[in-house]
Amino acid sequence: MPSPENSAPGPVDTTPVLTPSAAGSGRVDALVLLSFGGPESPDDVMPFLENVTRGRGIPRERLEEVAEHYYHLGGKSPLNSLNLQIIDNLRAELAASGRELPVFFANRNWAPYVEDVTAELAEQKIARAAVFATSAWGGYSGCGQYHEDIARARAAVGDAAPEMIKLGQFFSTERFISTFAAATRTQLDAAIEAGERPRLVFTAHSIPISADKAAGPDEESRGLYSRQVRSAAELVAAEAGVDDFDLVWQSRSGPPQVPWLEPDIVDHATSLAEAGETSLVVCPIGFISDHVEVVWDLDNELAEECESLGVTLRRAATPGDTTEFARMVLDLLAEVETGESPARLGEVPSYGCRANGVACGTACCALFGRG
Ligand SMILES: CC1=C(CCC(=O)O)c2cc3nc(cc4[nH]c(cc5[nH]c(cc1n2)c(C)c5CCC(=O)O)c(CCC(=O)O)c4C)C(CCC(=O)O)=C3C
Ligand SMILES: [Fe+2]
Repeated sequence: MPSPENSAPGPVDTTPVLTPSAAGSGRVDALVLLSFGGPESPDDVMPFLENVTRGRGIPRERLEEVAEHYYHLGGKSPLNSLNLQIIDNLRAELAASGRELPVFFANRNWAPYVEDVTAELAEQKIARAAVFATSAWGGYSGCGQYHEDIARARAAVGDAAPEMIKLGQFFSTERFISTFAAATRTQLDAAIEAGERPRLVFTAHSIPISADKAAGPDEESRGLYSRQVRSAAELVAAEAGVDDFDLVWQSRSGPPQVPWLEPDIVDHATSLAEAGETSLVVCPIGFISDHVEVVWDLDNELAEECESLGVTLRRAATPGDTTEFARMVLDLLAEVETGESPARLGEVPSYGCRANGVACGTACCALFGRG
């Protein structure tokens, strides 16, 4: 069987592993959820995609193809409402703990733009804001680019800009892992109840191999993104009670001659079917909520392919809209405010907790993003 990665999980180490320069740096006056942004209507789709891909060398055909995915979903990305749901949950958890902390919504590629929200923070005389970026991972797309967003927004606002501290990467927090593990177990149980023998497959967003090689703040930490994804998959599998699984990638873009992380999930499903598998449980470990990569690339494209292959597909729920997820965000906030870190599992470190958009390492974000 073609099996890109079948390692059994090693012993779980619960020592907190973080090197945040901003940990324990005191109370903040606001929390900002900073995300990717998505179109709200069909007219937004092309301007949004132009924002996303400015200067990135994404072929026109790929853009048109991605635009079609958004049009199929009514021209509206599910992402903004999903993020607003996370914010609602955060407000509820803050209220329950008696903490009065305003929560703001900001995006890189669509309104409310992070530049405008930062101006709003300044207007409201907020001196220190914590920024929760909605990606669990290190590397340029998941982390470094959010640092760039913060730096750009603060520069646009000038001297009145608040101090802005990005919360740490969270792929290995106990709450993140256990929420995904429970969702995965639910699908495995459904398959077993239906008399199937499910194969567990983890999937995350592909990135260029050159970007993965550049990810990590120093020489020893390179390949950070794929190592973090692999570690999270191992941890979720272990907690779900599975010791044999695959890790694959999805949603690649860029020119075809540029190598990205492989295999692709659709190709992998085909190979599994050829090898006699008839039941797949897919855990979308790379994504916190049901945005386009999940509802289109998995629930639609992959589902169609599986149907034609005669393979039963079950997809685990993403954790974003759960109370546990909101609690995890508040754990990350506590890490900044008091220095007390949430439990983190496995052995691959989290970085990314820094003030004012200063990247953790010089090379981590540079190679892919800037040249
Ligand atoms: C690692 C990773 C995550 C996961 C971590 C995280 O969550 O951040 C992620 C999330 C997302 N990616 C998203 C959308 C897009 N990503 C694109 C392009 C790209 N993604 C990349 C990587 C990632 N992307 C890369 C290396 C590119 C190539 C060009 C570039 O470096 O920019 C493009 C351009 C068209 C295309 O080429 O596909 C779009 C429209 C949305 C919103 C979906 C919605 O609307 O629901 C979300 C949450
Ligand atoms: Fe993306």
